Amino acid sequence: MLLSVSNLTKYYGKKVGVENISFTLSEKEILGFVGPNGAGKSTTIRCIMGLLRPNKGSITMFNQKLDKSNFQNLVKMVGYVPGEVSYYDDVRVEDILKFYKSFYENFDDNYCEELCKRFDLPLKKKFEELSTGNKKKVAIVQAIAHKPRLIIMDEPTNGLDPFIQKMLYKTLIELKESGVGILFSSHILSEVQHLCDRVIFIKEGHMVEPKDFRRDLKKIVLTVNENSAGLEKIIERYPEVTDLIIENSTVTLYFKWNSVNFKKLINELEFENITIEAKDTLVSSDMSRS
Ligand SMILES: Nc1ncnc2c1ncn2[C@@H]1O[C@H](COP(=O)(O)OP(=O)(O)OP(=O)(O)O)[C@@H](O)[C@H]1O
Repeated sequence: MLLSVSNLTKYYGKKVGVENISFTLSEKEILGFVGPNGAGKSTTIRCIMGLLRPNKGSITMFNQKLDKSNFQNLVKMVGYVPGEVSYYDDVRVEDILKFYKSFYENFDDNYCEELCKRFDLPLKKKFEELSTGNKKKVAIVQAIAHKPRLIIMDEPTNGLDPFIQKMLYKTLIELKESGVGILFSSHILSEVQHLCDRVIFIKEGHMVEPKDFRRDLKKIVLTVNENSAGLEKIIERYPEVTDLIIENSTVTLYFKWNSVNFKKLINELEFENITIEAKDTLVSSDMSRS
C-alpha cells in the first residue's frame, strides 16, 4: 500500500475543514479525488504532505505510519503538485528545477529534460513572468522528475491548455503503468472519469457516495460533421454545460440537469443538423461501470 488515510480530521478553529476522511491508494493506480470548490480536497492533501497538522486521524505512507521521525525520508519519495504554485518571483524556471534537483537523490536529468520538452516549459523565463498554466507546468515537472513512487496532485490541470492537459494524462498513465500510484484531485468529473481507475468523492468536508454527488449531471454525446465552432457558440449560451471534450468528430458534453434548458439545447443542436448519438446518459451509470 502506498498511502492509507484513516479518519483524517482537520478543523480551522470551529470550522470543519474535513472530517473522518479515509481511503487507500495502491501501486499502479490513479485515484481520483473529486469535489466542488471548498469541499476539502486541498485540506486533505496538505495534511498528507505535512503542511497542515490534522486534529485527528492517521496517515500511512509506504506501509509506515507517518510521524516526526520518518516524515522527511518518506516524503522524499512523493511528488507533490500544490493547488497554488509559488516560488521566488525572480528565479528562472531552469534554476527552480536545479534547486529541486539538489534535494532528490533520484532526480533524473534526462527525464527532466524530456518532461520540459513535453510540457513546453519556458526555461529561461522568471517565475513572475509565467502564466498560471506555466506555473502549474513547472510544479508538474518538478514533482515527477525525481521519479517518485507516489504522486499527489492538487487540481493539476487548472490553467493548462487542452494539449498540455492531454500530455499530462498521457504522462500519468505511463507512470501508473510503471508502478507509480497517483492521487489526482479535481473538480471536473469528466476528466477523472477518463483518467482514473477509481474515484472518491468529497463534499463539505465529508466523503460522499457517488450518487449524492452526481445525481444531476447528464452526458450528451454528439457527432459533429464539420467545424465545431457553431457548436461552441451554441454551448457558450448554456452555463449548465460543465465540461466539453472534443475528440475528432465526437463531442461529449456534460450538462447540469435543468429540464427546460436541456430540451432547448437539444432542439438548437438538432436545428443545426448536429447528430446527437446519446443525450441522457446518466454520468453515475457510467462511473459505476469503471
Ligand atoms: N486557512 C483556512 N482557514 C479557514 N478555513 C479554511 C482555510 N483553508 C480552507 N478553509 C475552509 O476549509 C474548507 C475546505 O477547503 P479546501 O481548500 O480544502 O477545499 P478544496 O476542495 O480544496 O477547494 P478548491 O477546489 O476551491 O481548492 C472550506 O470551507 C474552506 O473555506
